[in-house]
Amino acid sequence: MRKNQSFNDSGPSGNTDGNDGKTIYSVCPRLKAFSDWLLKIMVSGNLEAVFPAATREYAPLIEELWNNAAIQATYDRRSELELLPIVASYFLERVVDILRPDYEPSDVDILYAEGVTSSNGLSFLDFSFPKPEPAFDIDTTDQHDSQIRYQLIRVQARRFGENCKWLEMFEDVRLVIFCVALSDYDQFAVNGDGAFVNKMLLSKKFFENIVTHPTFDQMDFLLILNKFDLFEEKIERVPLTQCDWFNDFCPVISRQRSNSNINNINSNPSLGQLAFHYIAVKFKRLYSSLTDRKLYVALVKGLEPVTVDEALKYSREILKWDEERPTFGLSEYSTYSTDASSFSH
Ligand SMILES: Nc1nc2c(ncn2[C@@H]2O[C@H](COP(=O)(O)OP(=O)(O)OP(=O)(O)O)[C@@H](O)[C@H]2O)c(=O)[nH]1
Ligand SMILES: [Mg+2]
Repeated sequence: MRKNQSFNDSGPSGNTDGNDGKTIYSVCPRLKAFSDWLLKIMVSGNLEAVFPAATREYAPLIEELWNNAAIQATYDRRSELELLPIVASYFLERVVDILRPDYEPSDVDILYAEGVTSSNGLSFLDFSFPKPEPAFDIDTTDQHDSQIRYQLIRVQARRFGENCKWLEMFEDVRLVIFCVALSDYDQFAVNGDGAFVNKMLLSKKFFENIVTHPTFDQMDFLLILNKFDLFEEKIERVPLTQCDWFNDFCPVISRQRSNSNINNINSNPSLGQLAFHYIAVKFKRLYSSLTDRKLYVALVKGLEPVTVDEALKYSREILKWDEERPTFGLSEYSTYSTDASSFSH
C-alpha cells in the first residue's frame, strides 16, 4: 500500500475527465482517483494490508465521496447494483464516527452489520436471555425464559451436504427455527458446482433436506420469513414470479389498498402481505407433504427487534403446547392451532 496517498484536485495523469461526456454520474478527478485506488485495492484482494490502519485518515474523503451528487445519483439507482449491500447507506452515513479510534458499535450497528461467514460456511453462537428482574404487574408471557438455550447456526444452504457433522449438535433440540429471507426470491448465489441458483430455491432445497433428515424426525419447526420490509418494497417493482416456485402467484388486489402495516395483515392487505401469505402456504404445504405435520410460520423484520421478540414468543408458545399436548387437544387449547391461523405477525 502507498501510505499517505494524496488525492488532490489535479488528479493523477490520465485520470482527468474532460468536460466532454460528463453526466450526472461523473465525479471530479480527485474523488475519481480515490475511488479508483480503493477499487484497485479491493481487486488485489489485499484489503488486510491497508485496513483498518489506513481507514481513519480517509474517513473525511469517504464522507465527501458519499455526499457527492454523482454518487448519490448512482445510489438512487441502487436496485441495479447487485453487489451493493443494502446496509451500505447506514454505515456510509456514519463513516466519520465509525472510524474514530474510540468508536464502540451500538446494538443497532451490530444489527445492521453483515454476518461474517467462516471459511467452511458454518457459524455457531449459543445464547440465552438473562433472568428478568422480578416485577409486579408484568405479564410474564411476554418475557424471555432464561431456562431456554438458543443455538444460532448459520449454514450456507449451497454448502449443505459437504459437511453435515454439525447436525449432531441437534440432539437435545426441541424446536427448530428455520429462517428464510423473503427478499431472496429474485436473488442468486453460486452453488457448489459454480452454477447460479435462485436463493429462494436454494433455501427450499435446504429446508427439504433438513425437515426430512432423521435428526429432526418428529421435531417441531417454526419457519421465520424474514426481511419483510425489503420484500414489501421489492415486490412492487419485481414480480414474485421471478422465482419459478412462485409462478402461480396471481393476487387479487383491492383498489383501496392499505399502507403496509405488519399488524393489519388481514384487513385490506398490501401486495407484500398477500405474497407473504402465499409463500407461507407454499412452505406449509411442502412441509406437510414431507412430514405429515404442521409448520408454524412467523413474519419478521429483522431490523425491528419487537418483531423478533414476537417470533420468539411464538416459539415459546409452541413449546408450551407441546408440553401440554397429552392433557389438552391442540384444538381445544389455542386459537393458534387452526391451520389458517398458525402464523405469527
Ligand atoms: N432491511 C432488512 N435487513 C435485514 C433484515 N434482517 C437482516 N437484515 C440485514 O441483512 C444482513 C444480514 O446479512 P448476512 O448475515 O450476510 O445474511 P444475508 O445477507 O441475509 O445472507 P447471505 O445471502 O448468506 O449473505 C445484515 O446487514 C442485516 O442488518 C430485515 O428484516 N430487513
Ligand atoms: Mg450477506
